[in-house]
Amino acid sequence: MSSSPAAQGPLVVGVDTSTQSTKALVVDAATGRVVASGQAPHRVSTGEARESDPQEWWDALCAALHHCGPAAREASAVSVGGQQHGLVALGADGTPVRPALLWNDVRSAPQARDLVERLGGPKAWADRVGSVPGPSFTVTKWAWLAEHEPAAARATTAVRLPHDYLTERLTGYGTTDRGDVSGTGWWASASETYDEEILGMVGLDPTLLPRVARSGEVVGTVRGSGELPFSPGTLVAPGTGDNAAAALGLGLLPGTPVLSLGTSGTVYAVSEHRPTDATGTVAGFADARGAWLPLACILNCTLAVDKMAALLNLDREAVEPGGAATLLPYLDGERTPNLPHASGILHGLRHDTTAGQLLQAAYDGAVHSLLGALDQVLDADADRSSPLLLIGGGARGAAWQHTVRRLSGRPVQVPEAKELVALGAAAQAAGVLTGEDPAAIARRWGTAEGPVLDPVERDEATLARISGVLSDAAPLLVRAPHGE
Ligand SMILES: Nc1ncnc2c1ncn2[C@@H]1O[C@H](COP(=O)(O)OP(=O)(O)O)[C@@H](O)[C@H]1O
Ligand SMILES: O=C(CO)[C@@H](O)[C@H](O)COP(=O)(O)O
Repeated sequence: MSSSPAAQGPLVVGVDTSTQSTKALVVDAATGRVVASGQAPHRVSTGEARESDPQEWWDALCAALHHCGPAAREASAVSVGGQQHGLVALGADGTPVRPALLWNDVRSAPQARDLVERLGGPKAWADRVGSVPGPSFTVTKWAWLAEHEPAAARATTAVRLPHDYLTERLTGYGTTDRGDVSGTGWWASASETYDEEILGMVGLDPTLLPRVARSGEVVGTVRGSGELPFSPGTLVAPGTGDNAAAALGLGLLPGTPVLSLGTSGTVYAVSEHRPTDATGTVAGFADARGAWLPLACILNCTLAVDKMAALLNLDREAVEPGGAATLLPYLDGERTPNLPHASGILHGLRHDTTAGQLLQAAYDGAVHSLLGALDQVLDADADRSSPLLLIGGGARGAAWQHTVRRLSGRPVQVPEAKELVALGAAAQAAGVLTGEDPAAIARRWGTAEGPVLDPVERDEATLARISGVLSDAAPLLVRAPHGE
């Protein structure tokens, strides 16, 4: 029986609490070697709402850490990366007053439109906050809660993001970080402070918000609750949003584009320049260090493709080329393009269309939206021919890889490391031990290394066909289907 080599450095734990599950890695801080890992799922409501019970995130964190075995107990530091934007409203006893409203819950679309108008339009928001808030942003969710469930809003004594909630349960202190707070809509990226005028517009008392920790800060130590397999004194790093954590985990340098295929699909790059896209396509997030993370996000990515595969009774890899079917896979409404009320649309069916071609059309529809935003995400300094880094659960799939190559015409690099959000959190935890920049630690660990797939000729005909259907279907896409 072989035993794994002893760790060369202290052990650290990186956590990824994403939409569908929580994953934990115990990592050797000296080498980046994953010593142990664990994962546990959580539930998301179906139907119109997308909500989760934060207690399930905590239970999943405990379960994932227990799956890691004794290694977790040896860890010297821990950090949590989490799904962005979710509204966690806590009452006086520290428990949620209701389930969390998640990033992909589009019920606050009317509040988003209203807020954009009240502050003076998209440009006013982009200049001040860096983003034009759509229904994913926390500020619109709070406005929705205040309007639809005023008693819950009144009972709220603390407002947190998902990673803040878990970090606070670890330490007992209410903290957030620059990366995740930049997705709330109430943090002014121009001044890097909470925006009291915007908070006033939605009636949210700033004292309910967590302190924004500095990069590299120790925000506390793990409290001894007995539920977690940590030793007393384990340090807690600030944590961050999951995309900012993956940027750390890749050791991303400015200008290198990342395409992430998970529950959400995202495309982003680190930039030295503060983003201010008034079209609303690019969210002007901060990264977890001191730079920026312009990002575009789609709501319908791997789950929409997997749903189409299930409906067609196909394996997700059973795609076929050819045909002229176009599928706009907006099963959850969509964020990019900004069509929160849209549903999926299929066009171009013929007698000879095959099930495999329909499945390919679902992949094409998702990747078309991400690549359409790529040029807007990249700033003037970016190298437009460098490989796209492909990450997230979908990056393991041959059909996803080939679709991205075919529709981008660019080389694609697939890092061998699987859990880049958790690795980024681990690098942040290592950084609080050594004082190093977490991205530099991840580069030393070699987390972005992996095969580079050669470019193939860009399939301009498919891109043009999808753009054509998108524009022709506009009247159908701005409203929910009849009968809903
Ligand atoms: N081998 C694979 N090939 C293609 N897709 C995969 C594969 N493994 C997982 N996936 C997809 O990845 C998704 C989960 O991605 P992940 O990045 O872990 O999600 P999350 O955004 O919740 O962190 C699943 O919905 C599944 O469709
Ligand atoms: O809303 C965004 C980014 O703005 C999403 O990327 C969420 O952060 C959810 O992430 P996953 O669960 O897909 O990792």
